[in-house]
Order: sequence, then structure tokens, then C-alpha cells
Amino acid sequence: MTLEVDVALARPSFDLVASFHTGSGVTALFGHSGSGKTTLINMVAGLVRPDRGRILVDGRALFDSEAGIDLPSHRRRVGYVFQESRLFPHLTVRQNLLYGSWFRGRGFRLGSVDQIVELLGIGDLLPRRPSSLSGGEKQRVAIGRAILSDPAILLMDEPLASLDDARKGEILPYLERLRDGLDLPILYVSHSLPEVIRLATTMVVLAEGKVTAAGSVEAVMERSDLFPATGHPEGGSVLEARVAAHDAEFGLTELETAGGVLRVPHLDSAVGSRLRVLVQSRDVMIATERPAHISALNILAGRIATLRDDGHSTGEATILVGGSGSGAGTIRARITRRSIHQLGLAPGREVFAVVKTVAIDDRSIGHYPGRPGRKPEEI
Ligand SMILES: Nc1ncnc2c1ncn2[C@@H]1O[C@H](COP(=O)(O)OP(=O)(O)OP(=O)(O)O)[C@@H](O)[C@H]1O
Repeated sequence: MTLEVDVALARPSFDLVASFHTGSGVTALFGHSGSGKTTLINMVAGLVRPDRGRILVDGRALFDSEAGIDLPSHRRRVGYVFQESRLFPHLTVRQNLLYGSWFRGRGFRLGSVDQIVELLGIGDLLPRRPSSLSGGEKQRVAIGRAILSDPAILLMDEPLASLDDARKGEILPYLERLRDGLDLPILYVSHSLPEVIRLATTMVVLAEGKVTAAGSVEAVMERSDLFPATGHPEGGSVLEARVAAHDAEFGLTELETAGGVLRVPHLDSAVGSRLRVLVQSRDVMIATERPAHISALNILAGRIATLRDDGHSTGEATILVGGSGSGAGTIRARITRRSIHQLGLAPGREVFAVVKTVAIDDRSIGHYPGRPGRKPEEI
């Protein structure tokens, strides 16, 4: 599947000019509040009309100003999940789910209703009404309803935004199952970096109505210059990792990365699983000698590649860990300008990156899309 977007819209206080191409899996539209994410996803849905441009799904034009095409929403074959579930309060969960299927033609590409119910774990909820469901359950039903309309693409606008952390944690595995179990591309609006790292295959970064980067999550995260414009001055880096062992005594999981072993709180992933880990730059400290007598369990040896400061109080160091060449990984550390000065940090200097174990949890760990052990380029 492909999604091609090349659109422009001028509003009195806001211009949006966006162009990107993406494929299967989850494409995250990432950017800070007001960057144009909802406007863009609404253009794909047919709720906002671009001034000019084209939007194609698998080569099929949903909108093409030159050709005079502007399909109405109900003919676009898009499923839309909003921040709040927007279920019909007077219908049961079963009726809400089937409502989506009333609008589809014959045949359901994505599997049976039972399969979708099973995939989302909502079988027990079928006779209930939305008012008796938790926020996470409502969102799972809303996702089921959107899928059962048999869309060619699923649009999700911050579907976890109204949920607390516990509910978010509950729903994320279902989103991973959707991504890996259905042949359905998902355009996913988020301003949560951990969510993007966990779910997305591709990332499109928006700032002030412009696409500032688009590509694989790993490649985009390499671009530390992007993050100030996204409202995340403290970006991070994504390390490729493999589950090496579980330490039952202390409730830890050991991850092998290019830079060395990372110990993180216990993860529910089998030994051998391939993961990616977001290490946020604010969770990394730098030492010029290997620290001893320190509580942090993760000390990675490396060399400073770049150093940049904001001219005020803080700076960011990019540290190459695990040697050079293709085996190397990158870690970023956000530290004060005073520390840069006191430690005499400079590009080329050998240092140790210290990562707090508790800074990495389920929400900053993503399974590679597809079956465990597969890398994105193999899918
Ligand atoms: N109907 C409208 N008329 C005029 N301006 C609008 C309209 N809808 C949105 N805007 C403006 O367009 C800009 C982008 O808004 P949009 O909702 O797309 O951003 P966003 O990235 O989704 O933000 P958030 O994360 O807060 O939802 C904002 O400046 C907003 O005020």
C-alpha cells in the first residue's frame, strides 16, 4: 500500500504545505500542538479541503485539484478513530461495531467480525453499552468499529490522548497487534515520542505546517536538529536491541545493543526478540572516567561525535557507542553548558554514557513491526 500526500492550504493565521510518501505499517504524524497534524489527517479523511494538491491511496485519487477530484468522506474508504471514542451511547458495543460494517460493500478484506473482536479483546463487552466501559475499552471498540467499515487506510488522531498512563499501557499492545496482524496502513497522529517509537514504522515530522523530515523512525531520530521545532527539545536516540536474558531475582531484563548491555525493568518479551529502545537525552549523563559506586546499571563507553549548545544553559552531546562503522550506536545526552565546560568535553573525547535503568520502560520500547525478530527492511 502507498499513501501519497502533496497538499497546500492557506488560512489567515496558518499555512500548511505538506508533501510525503509512505507505505504499509504505522506512519506517525509527529509535531507539537498547532503544527498541522489534525488538519493534515482531516484532509485525508475528506473533512478539510486543501486549496490544491493530491492525496492518493494505492494510486487511487481521494483528492486531486488538477483533475477536479474531491471524493466525499464516505467514498474514501477511510476509518477514523478520534481522541474520544465517539461511540453511539444508545447502542450496545455489538451494534456500534456493526454500524461500521453497514457502510461497507460486500466482502471484508481484513477478516471476520469475530477475528477483529478477538484481536481487540472486546468479546466480553459485546452486550454492554458505552457508558459502562472504561476509556481504554471504549477506544478499542471505536477502533473495531472503524476497522469493520473495511477501510483502505485507518486514521487515528491521538487515540490515546484522553487516557491515563495505565490505560495507555493497556491499549498499546492491541495497537501493535493491529499493526502486525492486519494488512491495513495506519496514519497515526501523536505528539508522544515514546508512543511513536513503540508503534511507528515511518515518521513524518511537522513543524509550523511544513514537513521537516520523513523516513524510518531510526533515521528521523538521528536528526537531533529537528527536535526543538517539534516541542521536544530533548529528543533522544533509538537503539536496536535484542533481549539477551531476564534476571528474575532483581526483576530486570538485559538487552544487547551495539553500545553494550542495557539493563531495564523486566519486559514481557521472549529472549531473542528484536526491540528498539528510545533513550531520551535527558536521561543520559556523561562521565569522563568509568564511574564506580553509582546506582545506575548502564554505563556505555563511547566517544563524543558532536557537541552543540543552545547558547544559554544546556547543550547536547552525541556519543558514538560500541565502536565505529555499522556496529556503532548513537546516544544523546542533554547536559548543562557548565558541565560541558567543567569536564572539558569536545568532539573526539572518550567518555562514558550513563543511562538510568528506570528511565526505560514498556512505553519506550517497541517491537519491530511484523513477527518478532524481523527488522523493518525484511518486511
Ligand atoms: N477551521 C480552522 N480555521 C482556521 N484555522 C484553523 C482551523 N483549524 C485549525 N486551524 C489552525 O491551524 C493550525 C493547525 O491546527 P491543527 O489542529 O492542525 O494542529 P495540530 O498539530 O493537530 O495541533 P494539536 O496537537 O493541538 O491537535 C492552528 O494554528 C489552528 O489554530
